[in-house]
Amino acid sequence: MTQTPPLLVDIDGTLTDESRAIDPRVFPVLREWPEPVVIATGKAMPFPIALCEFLSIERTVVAENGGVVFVEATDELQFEGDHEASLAVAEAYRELGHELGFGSVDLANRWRETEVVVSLDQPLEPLERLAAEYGLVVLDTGFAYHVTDPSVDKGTGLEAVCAELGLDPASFLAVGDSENDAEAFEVAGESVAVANADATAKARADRVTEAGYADGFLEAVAPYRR
Ligand SMILES: O=C(O)COP(=O)(O)O
Ligand SMILES: [Mg+2]
Repeated sequence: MTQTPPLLVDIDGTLTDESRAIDPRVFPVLREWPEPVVIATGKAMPFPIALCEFLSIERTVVAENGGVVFVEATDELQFEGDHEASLAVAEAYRELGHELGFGSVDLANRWRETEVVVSLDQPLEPLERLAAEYGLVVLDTGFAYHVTDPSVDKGTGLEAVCAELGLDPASFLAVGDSENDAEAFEVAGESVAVANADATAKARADRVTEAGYADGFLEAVAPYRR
């Protein structure tokens, strides 16, 4: 049995199926993981916090692709990135006649504090152009376009968590599925892309699982499960 590493895990595409439903088989894995678990996601903070809460695990969260970091153990909440710039991009995008694409209530952006997301059915080219004007980039997670600050990512988020908890990022196993996981893959000592991962994530991971989605996650952690 190899020593179990601390774990950084993505949500969409990694703990879920393709419809974004979490596979319940991951619940005992996360609850019983004997080392720290960091939920690192592009989603806004309430989503990973709720996941931790309902799992009854410590709330150690990287949200908004690194824009928001929360470490319950040290009561630390950090914000990075350029929310003003992302809101300006959203406004200019709307002025061109486009929509963010999540309806008027917009649960995807409602609790977002450092970036903006746009639905994948909206045009990418004008969004990328506007983002570049404001010094931002557009990440395609396979679930949404994220207008985000390129100096902040899940890798910087993991480093921030580790600084709080006195852990070494290189001791982590990171599992994910898309380009927003690539920097965390570099920072973590061991990185695994699930089979459904995009080309960027696959290229930057140490290995790629045979199985996709939550089956891929279960495969990635299997060597460490008793
Ligand atoms: O919200 C997204 O677009 C992707 O979320 P994830 O980082 O948990 O996969
Ligand atoms: Mg993902």
